[in-house]
Amino acid sequence: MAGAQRTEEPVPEGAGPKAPLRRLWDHARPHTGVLVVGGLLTFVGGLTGLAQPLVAKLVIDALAEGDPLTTPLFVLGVLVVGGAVIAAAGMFVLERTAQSVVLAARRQLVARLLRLRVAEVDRLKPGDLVSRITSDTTLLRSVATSSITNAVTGVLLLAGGIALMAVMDPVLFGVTIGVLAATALIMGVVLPRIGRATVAGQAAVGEMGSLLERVFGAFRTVKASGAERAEGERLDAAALRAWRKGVDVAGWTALSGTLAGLAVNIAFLTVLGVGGARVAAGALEISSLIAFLMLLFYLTEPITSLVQAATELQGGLAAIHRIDEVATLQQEDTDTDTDTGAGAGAVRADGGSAAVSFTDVAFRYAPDLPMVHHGVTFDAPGRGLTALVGPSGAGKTTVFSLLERFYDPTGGEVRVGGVEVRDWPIAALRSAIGYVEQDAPVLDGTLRENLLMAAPNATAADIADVVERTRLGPLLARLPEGLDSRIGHRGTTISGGERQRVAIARALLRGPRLLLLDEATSQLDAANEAALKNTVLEVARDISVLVVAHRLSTVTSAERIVVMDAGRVRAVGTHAELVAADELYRDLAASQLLTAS
Ligand SMILES: Nc1ncnc2c1ncn2[C@@H]1O[C@H](COP(=O)(O)OP(=O)(O)OP(=O)(O)O)[C@@H](O)[C@H]1O
Repeated sequence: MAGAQRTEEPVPEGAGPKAPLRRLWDHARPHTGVLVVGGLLTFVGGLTGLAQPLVAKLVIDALAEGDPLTTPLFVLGVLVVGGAVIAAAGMFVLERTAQSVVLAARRQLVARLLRLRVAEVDRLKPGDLVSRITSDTTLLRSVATSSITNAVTGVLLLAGGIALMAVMDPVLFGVTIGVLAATALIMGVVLPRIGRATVAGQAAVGEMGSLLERVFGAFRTVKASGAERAEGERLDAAALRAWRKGVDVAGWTALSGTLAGLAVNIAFLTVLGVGGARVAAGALEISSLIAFLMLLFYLTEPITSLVQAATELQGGLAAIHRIDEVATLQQEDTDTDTDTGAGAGAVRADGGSAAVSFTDVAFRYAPDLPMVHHGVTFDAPGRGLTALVGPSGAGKTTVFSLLERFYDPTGGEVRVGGVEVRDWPIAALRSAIGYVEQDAPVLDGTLRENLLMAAPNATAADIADVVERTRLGPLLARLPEGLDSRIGHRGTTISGGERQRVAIARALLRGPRLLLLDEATSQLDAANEAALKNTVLEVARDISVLVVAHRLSTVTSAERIVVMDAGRVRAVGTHAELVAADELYRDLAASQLLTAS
């Protein structure tokens, strides 16, 4: 079906708790070519180090035999300098790729988060989602690249070194392997602890994000309620949790690093003891013991990078866990071309306006919550003003959420322009509708940015037209830089009435065929109220306007009033008809609807 809503983005193959390593690899895979180059450079850099003890043995042998030193010394010099240059190039290539992995992960997360269903965002904490994009992705930085190549080159070099040792002297080899195996066993216990502490630490950072979002989302209320101390304590507790987990990670990481160093030292001393005895007994040449010790000394680096890779891997696995959780959230397909699809065509055939019809609609916000709509049925034709009224909690705003497909009904049908909303491509449906929320959100940025949000291609003439229709002229004249004045986080520098008119102007600029207006419950001054009413009435001449009405002046000018109560439509009529026939409406008109001042 053209407009079918994708209720769940398929989780990438292999995702889920069972395959975190594969998911980690998914992030690195697009960079395989560069990774191989970086890895090869690192590996070759490492090999030159591995060759150094062998050449050193040649130097010692040449010294002992009185042979010329020029060639072995030259080879040693090339190995030292060349190896350093190659290793540095490898490090840069890998670090650059690491940054690319983070960028790709962030882009993927941003795209997913913006396509989340409203229902998911209602359920989640935005601050935590933000920390997944900003903080968790950085953990992928090294793990997806340098850790992988460190692990691979570490394993290869270790295997090469161990093979050389086995050839040089089986007894010393046995001693070394014994010490390394004991260390590997201990690491098996330490590493999972690093992983668990990292997950908990990242969760605490996410919680801090949520708490910050909570505080700054209602900063004035926090101040006015004198809640700074209480909110500060919550934040402090989360910060402390993140610190504790960070300290845990630091402790375990220090232990694993020390263990690795200690293992090499113990192996070194044991080999020195056992090897020295064997040299004294004439079972081993002194140059072989020196070469063996150099080899062991050299293996410190691959062993340390292996341990470091394993430690970073724990961080990466923790990040993947939190990043992948976003992939399992429900997404919607808002990218569909708005000019195609059955819905768009059907509405055009209907003359460009969009009639609304609800037939026996049943709805609840979640399976464990009570029903909000119990069979809502009403029609609003393609033109004119329809007012929805009813006591608080009757389900009026929910009607708008179903029209915008923020949620899907559990029963019945919602039609726009004669087409069931599920059959509309979502982008086309939303471009046909102008929606003004009750609290008329205004975003940080300039007035122009706020207006153009819904219609980026609107011309200066279009803007001038909506400014005129929504009576924003006086505001523009007052603002120092006109349309390019910043209006603050959530529009804090303009008044409530101005915010409402900016929100209506934004919705109108979209050229909607249906306007949904959730009227503010706050009282406006008489001039503002009359201005808004006239704007809405003008718009309703051409298209269908649905208003969740809180003002008597709005309902008296509506052609049709739908009275809702406890999730049902109890009456439909004009103001005069309903005053005569419906008791609840009479009460609402007398007590709850705001009257013009
Ligand atoms: N996102 C949500 N999740 C869960 N329940 C919700 C959600 N939004 C609204 N509700 C509940 O659904 C019911 C209807 O809410 P709705 O906002 O549609 O009422 P309303 O008639 O518009 O009320 P008001 O006039 O006070 O704005 C209420 O009981 C409300 O608590």
